[in-house]
Amino acid sequence: MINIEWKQPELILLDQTKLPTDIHYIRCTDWRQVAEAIKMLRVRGAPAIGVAAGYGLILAATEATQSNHPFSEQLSQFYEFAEELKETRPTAINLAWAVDRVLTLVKASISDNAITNGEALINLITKEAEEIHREDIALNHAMAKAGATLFEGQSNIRMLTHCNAGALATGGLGTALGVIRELHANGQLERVYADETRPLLQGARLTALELHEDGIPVTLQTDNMAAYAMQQGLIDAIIVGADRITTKGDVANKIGTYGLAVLAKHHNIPFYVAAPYSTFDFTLQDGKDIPIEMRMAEEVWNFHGIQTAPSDIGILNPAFDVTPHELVTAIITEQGVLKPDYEASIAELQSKVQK
Ligand SMILES: CSC[C@H]1O[C@H](OP(=O)(O)O)[C@H](O)[C@@H]1O
Repeated sequence: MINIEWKQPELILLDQTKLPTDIHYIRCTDWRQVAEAIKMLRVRGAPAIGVAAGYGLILAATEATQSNHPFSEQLSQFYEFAEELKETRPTAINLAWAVDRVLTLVKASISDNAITNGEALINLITKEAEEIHREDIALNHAMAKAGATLFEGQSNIRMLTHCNAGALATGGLGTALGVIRELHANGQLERVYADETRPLLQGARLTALELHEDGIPVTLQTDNMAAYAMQQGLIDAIIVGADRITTKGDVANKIGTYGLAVLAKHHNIPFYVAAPYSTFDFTLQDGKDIPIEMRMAEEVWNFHGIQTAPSDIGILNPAFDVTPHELVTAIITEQGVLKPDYEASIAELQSKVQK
C-alpha cells in the first residue's frame, strides 16, 4: 500500500478512513483536498501529515500563480493558503515544521531574487517537498536501528503499542513500528499487543493491518485490556510514536498514551517513544503548553454510521494527551537514543540537527 505519492500534478493519498476493508486513493489536484484529508484523518500520523502538507504547498503555489496578478500578490495568496494548510491540525508539530521549512526557503529565495515567477516558485517547493519525503524515509530506517540497540541480547520480546506509528503514519517504515519491524527482522520479537485505540481505531484498523501484512504476530486488544495484559506479565516493553515532544521530554501522543505510561511505571515495564527530530518542539519546555486537538463529538457516539450512545449528551474527545517526561524511559530518534536528563539530551539533539 502506498500511503503518499506525488505524481505531478497530483498528490495521491491512501484514504486511511476506509482501511482495513477498502483500498481507496484520493487524487488531490487542489490544496484544499489535502487540507480536508489531513483534517478528516484520511492521511494521518505526525510525520505523514508533514510530508502531505509539503506536497499540498505545491498545489497551493500552482493555484496562487495561475492568476494574472503581479508575482508579489500571487505570493501573498500562496502564504495565505499555506497558513490555512498549517492550521488543519494543531498538535502534531511536524505539520507546522514542514510548512515553515518550505516557507523559510521560499522567503530566503525571494529575498535573494533567486525566484521571480510562479514556475520557479513551484519548482523550488516541489524539490523541498520531495526532500522532506525522502528524508523521512531515511530517518525511519535510522530510528529502527537506533531503537533496536535498546534490546540487544533480548529475544522473545512481547511489545505493546498504541495507535498507529507505522508506515501509514510516516513517509516510510514507521517510527515505533519501524523499531518493531527491525526487532522482527532480527528474530527477537515474539508478538505485538496492539491497542485498538478508540475512538478512531488506528490500532485495530491500521497497526494490526500493517503488522499482519508483514507476517509479524499481532494480538489486538481493546484499550481497557492493556492494564490486564501488563498485570498478567504479557508485556516486556511498550513503544509508541509521538506528535510533539518538548525540550524537557514531555510527549504528546494519541489519547490513552499517558495511561499506558502510568501503568508501565506501576508494573516496572520500560516505556519508549520513537520520533524523528521533526517531532521535537524546540520552542516549548512544558507539555502542559502543547495545544491538544479536541475533535468532533460524533467520533465518540458513532462509529461507521452505527450510533453507540445518545447523540445529545456531553462528549469528551481530545485526540491526544501528554505524558510527563518522568514516565518516559527513553526517546528513540534517528540520531540515537535519548535518555534522561532529557533537557540535556534534547539540547544535544537540537545542536546536531540545527547546525
Ligand atoms: C509516527 S507517530 C504518529 C502519531 O500520530 C497519531 O495520531 P493521529 O492518528 O491522530 O494522526 C498517533 O498519535 C501516533 O502516535
